[in-house]
Amino acid sequence: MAKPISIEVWNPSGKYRVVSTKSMPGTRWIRLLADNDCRLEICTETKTILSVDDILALIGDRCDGLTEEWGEVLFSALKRAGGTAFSNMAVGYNNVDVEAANRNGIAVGNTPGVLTETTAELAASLSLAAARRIVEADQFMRAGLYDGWLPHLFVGNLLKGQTVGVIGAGRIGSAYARMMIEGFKMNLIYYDLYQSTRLEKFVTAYGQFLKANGEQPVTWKRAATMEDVLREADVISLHPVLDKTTYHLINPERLAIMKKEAVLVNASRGPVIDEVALVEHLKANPMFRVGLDVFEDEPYMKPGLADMKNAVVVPHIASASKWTREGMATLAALNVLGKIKGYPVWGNPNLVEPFLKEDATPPAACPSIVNAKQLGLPSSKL
Ligand SMILES: NC(=O)c1ccc[n+]([C@@H]2O[C@H](COP(=O)([O-])OP(=O)(O)OC[C@H]3O[C@@H](n4cnc5c(N)ncnc54)[C@H](O)[C@@H]3O)[C@@H](O)[C@H]2O)c1
Ligand SMILES: O=C(O)[C@H](O)CO
Repeated sequence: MAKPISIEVWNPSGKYRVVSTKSMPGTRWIRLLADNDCRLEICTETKTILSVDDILALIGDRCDGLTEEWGEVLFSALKRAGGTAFSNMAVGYNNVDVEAANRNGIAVGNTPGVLTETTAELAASLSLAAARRIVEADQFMRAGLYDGWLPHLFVGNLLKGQTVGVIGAGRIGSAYARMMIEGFKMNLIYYDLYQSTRLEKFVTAYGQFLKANGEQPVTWKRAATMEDVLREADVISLHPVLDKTTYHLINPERLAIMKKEAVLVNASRGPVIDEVALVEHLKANPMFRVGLDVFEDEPYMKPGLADMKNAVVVPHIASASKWTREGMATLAALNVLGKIKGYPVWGNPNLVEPFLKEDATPPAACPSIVNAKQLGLPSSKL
């Protein structure tokens, strides 16, 4: 067992012991827990990733709820310590073995909705940065290499009138699509297991508006296969969940059918792309560009990626706006608090605004519990 690790304690006499494995942004989440009879222990270790032993030490022999890769060992330790609640500070929960949580009767919270626009904005930023070669040009400028305007200097791709391809048109994929369509008047082709009627209606309406103003209307198409998107689109952004169906969804065969000058963006999960194959593709196709927020072996990049000028890479910052991160912390804390208090689960995890109003008391509900059905938790009528 690892030695006890450093913690900061809030409301030491609180009845329920809640542990946060990381310090989270803002103070509202701390207040909400402390004002509701929770003794909150926040891990203040400076290392980014805690080991299983570290987390076991944090759980100790009594813990009511916890906010981090979670599987059988940790969920059974949390259960032995009397805990019933866990929350990810993330919408994606591929790091959590939900079946292990079910076996141990632990509710698993996540933080949807609050990060949709922020994440889509970063995907849009990566699309622009890659299409217009912004990072390469910035490095060139700083290196003192600019000695005057040239017709061929950092020529990239125009987005207007081109086709944006979205794979996974859920909350974030749809928000990204709307930004690219409305912002750059791109046409849409998307692939998802489900039809995105709202997105289709938006593009139709925006197309009619453009037409009425004498402009070329934008269009949409729901692709029958992912390959159709990869063949047709000029910019492709990946927004599916990571599961068995999306692991290495972008592989050598699929890279080969994409346009030679396409832009590929990934702000979903690293393993959705076969990163070794991507590095080979970038080497062979210098006009093909990528914007990556996530990596297959995060925090590491596959060999060669860091040397590729046609890759823009950022360290998993897609949801990193102050408002969003504070909101994620609040939702994570309220998931745990709600379960401890026996509150029902909020009816619509896509509509979480009522939990985010700074000066208002949040609804008496858990904002989003992914295994609510499996655990038979009641649903809120609010
Ligand atoms: N980089 C970041 O910081 C960051 C931030 C937020 C979310 N994410 C990732 O983005 C993902 C999407 O988040 P969301 O809130 O939009 O989720 P969501 O559930 O609203 O959307 C995911 C979409 O993917 C679709 N999908 C599932 N399997 C598919 C497949 N095989 N092919 C095509 N589409 C498929 C689903 O039908 C759904 O519409 C999260 O799971 C998370 O992993 C990353
Ligand atoms: O899934 C998520 O929410 C992210 O990866 C963290 O923003």
